[in-house]
Amino acid sequence: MAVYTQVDDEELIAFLSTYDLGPLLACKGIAEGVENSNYYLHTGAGSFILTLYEKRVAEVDLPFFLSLMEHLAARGVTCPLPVKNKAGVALGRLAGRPAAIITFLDGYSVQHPEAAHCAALGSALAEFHLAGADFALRRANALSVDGWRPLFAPCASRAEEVASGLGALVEAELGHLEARWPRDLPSGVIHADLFPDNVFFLGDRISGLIDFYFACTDAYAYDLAICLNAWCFDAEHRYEPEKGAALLDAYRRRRPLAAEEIAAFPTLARGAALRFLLTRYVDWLNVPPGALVRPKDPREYLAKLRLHQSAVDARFYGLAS
Ligand SMILES: Nc1ncnc2c1ncn2[C@@H]1O[C@H](COP(=O)(O)OP(=O)(O)OP(=O)(O)O)[C@@H](O)[C@H]1O
Ligand SMILES: N[C@@H](CCO)C(=O)O
Repeated sequence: MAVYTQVDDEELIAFLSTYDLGPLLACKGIAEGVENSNYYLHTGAGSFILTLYEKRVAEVDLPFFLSLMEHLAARGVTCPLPVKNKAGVALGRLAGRPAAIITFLDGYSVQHPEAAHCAALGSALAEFHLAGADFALRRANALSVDGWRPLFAPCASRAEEVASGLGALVEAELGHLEARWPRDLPSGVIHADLFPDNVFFLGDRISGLIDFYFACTDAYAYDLAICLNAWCFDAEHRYEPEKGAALLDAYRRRRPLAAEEIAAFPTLARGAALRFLLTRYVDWLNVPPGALVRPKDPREYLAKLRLHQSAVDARFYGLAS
């Protein structure tokens, strides 16, 4: 359960009184997520999500995330909208943290995506990229190749606690990726964390996307690689080519991939695996005392990284220019 910061009733009622949302009727900590503290809020005006932004979200980036939601919603991407308070401001402070209220989206996330879900995701991801193409703000990806070594270094000595040989493997992979990381691919705003828990479905249709707090300006094909890792493996972390093909084909129908994006795809898939291996590894070793959170298993992403290391070129993913 991701609640790092507890909010007491009096503070919450005072915070809510700065909004036109009527009285507080219910507030519950949310059992999913690992990054921020999230509460389900029910007020006289309906259902909302209250988010208190935690460790990985820099306060200076919040206007980027909140404006992005407004930009996307205005272009037909269903996503939460930040709620403005009586002073017309969406960002506040609660319990010592930056905090915002966003609108509640109907839908549920699928735990075991099928190929049809992957295809729906591929279309939605391409639409997200196209809708964000004229978003004026920029935010560098702090968790791209230049951020991985500094992330790993402070806890590198504990790698054997998580998996035998992990330290050496990460070191070698960092060297490999730093030497080959593509820097000039078609870029724009990407979601960068579009895992199944951040995509809502109603029936077999996507009803909305959430959790834009890793969104940044980076290569579109890198976002696609993140999704391939998160959606196209089975519960034993084995790659499922038919799901990969469903995702990639649906994406390419909406936004064709350039030859250089295809050529770079195996490297991007390795980088996408290493990125989540590293953040999960760091979180696994550093659960804050008192936090209600279930850290995610870094070894899942070790298995995915190994798979991509075995890919000779993009044909492994069924990609050809
Ligand atoms: N706008 C929304 N409408 C409905 N439910 C939401 C909304 N935003 C968040 N939730 C619920 O809260 C949960 C956690 O939200 P979110 O994914 O933003 O948290 P997080 O800590 O950033 O998670 P993650 O680990 O995916 O980064 C979601 O899985 C979902 O159940
Ligand atoms: N989606 C991430 C957690 C939130 O950033 C993961 O599964 O590691």
